[in-house]
Amino acid sequence: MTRSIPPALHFEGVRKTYSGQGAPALRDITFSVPRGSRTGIIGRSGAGKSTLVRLISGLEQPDAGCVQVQGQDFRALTPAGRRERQSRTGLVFQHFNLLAQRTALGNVTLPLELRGVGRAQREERARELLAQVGLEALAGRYPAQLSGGQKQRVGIARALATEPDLLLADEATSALDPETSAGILNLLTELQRDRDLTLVIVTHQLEVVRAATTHVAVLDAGGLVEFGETREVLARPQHEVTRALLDAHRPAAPLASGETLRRVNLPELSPRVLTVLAGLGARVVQADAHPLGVDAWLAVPEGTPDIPTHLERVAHLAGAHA
Ligand SMILES: Nc1ncnc2c1ncn2[C@@H]1O[C@H](COP(=O)(O)OP(=O)(O)OP(=O)(O)O)[C@@H](O)[C@H]1O
Repeated sequence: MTRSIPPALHFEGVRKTYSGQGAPALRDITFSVPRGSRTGIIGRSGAGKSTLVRLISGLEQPDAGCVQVQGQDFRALTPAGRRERQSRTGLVFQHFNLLAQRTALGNVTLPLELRGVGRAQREERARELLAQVGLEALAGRYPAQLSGGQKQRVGIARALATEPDLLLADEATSALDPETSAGILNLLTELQRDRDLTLVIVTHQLEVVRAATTHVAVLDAGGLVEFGETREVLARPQHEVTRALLDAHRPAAPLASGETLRRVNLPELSPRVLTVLAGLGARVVQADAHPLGVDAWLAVPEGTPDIPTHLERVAHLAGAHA
């Protein structure tokens, strides 16, 4: 008999209303976050993103429906089981939440100290983690002596200390400048791949979703309005809220008749890619490079096929004829 592996997160008919509030913060939320994915949760202010995070981390329970994390419902766990589950969910925060009176090393050893790991062992482990986030030389510095990006790297190392299977980054790059933010997203992506984690990135920034996620859930006014593969959702948004989030970044470019603007994420803008685009009659209107590729706005003639799929096909054919 085969047992299917549960998704990393499963929400089934979830509703949550805070006491004293008329409208629910979340209502009728049903979706699953695939194991090993990098899933973005996006929505405007007040959409319910933080409430979703509180449910995933077990800080709140739903009023109706259920939330399963790695197949487990918090309500069915013993207190010890709950603590174990919580320690396997690594949290990365917007404002880093580092202890000012502890060094970088001391901040990373803290979760291990709380678990009763001996001093030598926890320091060895913390040094390894700091090396993985590129901070081995700064282990003795205090948070006040670190830049925002370095503080967030310490926050990430700390989140990894208890060997989580789920990493929850809540607006982890919102307080950082674009370049530092790209470095942190790159690091999170690498860690997710290397450690086979499930990464959940909560953000109000569409560019974060585009740069770093495989899947995206769009929340609005407490409801889930769209969920799917990032590439698909951004290429063909089904809901007006998603379209509005996309349009907020739309360049004001003059278009020829019969042309439309299309946003695509490309691995690169190499001469080969530009030749393929020219063959389709597509023009690059705006392009922003980031560590994981290039976000481009293209002016394309009506009826142009899905461009990333077309590029893959052309590359495949070129390979077949090489
Ligand atoms: N502790 C609370 N008590 C009462 N109402 C709350 C509480 N936390 C959130 N809310 C309400 O629940 C709704 C969803 O809030 P939530 O913080 O989850 O949204 P969000 O998408 O994270 O917003 P933001 O991007 O501004 O952080 C809002 O209407 C908010 O006012």
